[in-house]
Amino acid sequence: MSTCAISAAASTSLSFVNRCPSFLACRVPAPLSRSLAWKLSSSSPSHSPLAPVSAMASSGGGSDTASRKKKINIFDAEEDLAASVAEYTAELSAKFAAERGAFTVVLSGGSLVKALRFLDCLKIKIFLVPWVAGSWKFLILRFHRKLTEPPYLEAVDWSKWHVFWVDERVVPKDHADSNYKLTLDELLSKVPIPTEQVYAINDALSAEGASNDYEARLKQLVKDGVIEMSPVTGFPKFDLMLMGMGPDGHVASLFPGHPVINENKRWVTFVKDSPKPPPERITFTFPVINSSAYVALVVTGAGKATALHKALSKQHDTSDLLPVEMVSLHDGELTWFTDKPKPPPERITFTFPVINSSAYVALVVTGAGKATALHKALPKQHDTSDLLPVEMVSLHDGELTWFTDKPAVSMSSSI
Ligand SMILES: O=C1O[C@H](COP(=O)(O)O)[C@@H](O)[C@H](O)[C@H]1O
Repeated sequence: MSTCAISAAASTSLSFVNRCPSFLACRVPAPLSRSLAWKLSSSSPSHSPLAPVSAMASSGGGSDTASRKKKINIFDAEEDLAASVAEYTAELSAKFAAERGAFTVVLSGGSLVKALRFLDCLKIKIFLVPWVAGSWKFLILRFHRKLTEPPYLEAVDWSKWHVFWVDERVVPKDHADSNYKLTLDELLSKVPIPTEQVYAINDALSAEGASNDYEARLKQLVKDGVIEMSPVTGFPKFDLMLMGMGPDGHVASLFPGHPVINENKRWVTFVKDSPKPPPERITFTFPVINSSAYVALVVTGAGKATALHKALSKQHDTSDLLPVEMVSLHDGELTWFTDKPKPPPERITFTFPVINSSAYVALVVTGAGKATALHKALPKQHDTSDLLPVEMVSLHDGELTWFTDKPAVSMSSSI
């Protein structure tokens, strides 16, 4: 991949990738480049995700023996990012298929799946010179080949893939919210992965039942030798996890402030009060995520800039980690694929003494995404050691009125 600037932090390999390479410089993963040499006029592999452009070093935290590696690839163009993610996936597929005859891939839902559809960063420039409105124009056409299309469709050994979900919404498999359905529509229906190697949740069960069932199936696959175990952590070690991140910094269905982020015994757990709908989900736990051999965090879009900036900044306030900051592999390699992280906008704000001196305050709160905070804020008893900012709205001699759709009636309280 063409790299316009490279800098290495102490623990991190950082690449800025600002454009798709030209056809002749197109980056093809080594195993694929061999099989595709006759199809592509260049067989030149450029830097491989397994042999990064700059040295990787251990980062701090966790066990002393951990050799944590982190790489950050920053792209200008989303389609170049997508092509790179898919290429990285294809290369790891070839590596694990050759090394252990199986490739265990864990997917998240959301924007990640769309990124996966691209593989080959093949760009062809075509210059057209029609006479339009009195001036000569030219047009550049770009083609990005998809993971689901030739030549990669044939080059990837799909028969070795075993597909799992890092989280799943507890809805029927044909429901629009199902991560399985999204992946089926976008990817699985287009590639020849044996159906018995695609491990969807049992959608006939409750959230708790589905998480127990999924964990039991993982344990069986460990016994069968399909999934490896980490000798370091005692949790399963998946070959690759491809994960997205929500705007609030959540990964899988591990949401900020939710108690399941601290689960350290279970492999798979469940939530019934996800702040992002639908509320019932199952999710891999952090010990499983952090035991992976490779994890890719694929994060794009302005809505995620604040969480991305916090996650990528060198200073981490360990008392206030976002779930995405808790992705910290024991002996695996974490690679970020992101667009340019923008610093969070500066803001000015009234302080609580000013807010709480008001004569009247209306708090207008609607939408399922706010249900968890709302449930915490509305009861009469408050745990004063752990107040949300909204619970600190407490007028000295004014009147606070809530207008909310959950619970269904609006509530009014006078102080
Ligand atoms: O609800 C979920 O959200 C996250 C992030 O999704 P995105 O569309 O913002 O990328 C996703 O990773 C997770 O699998 C999904 O269940």
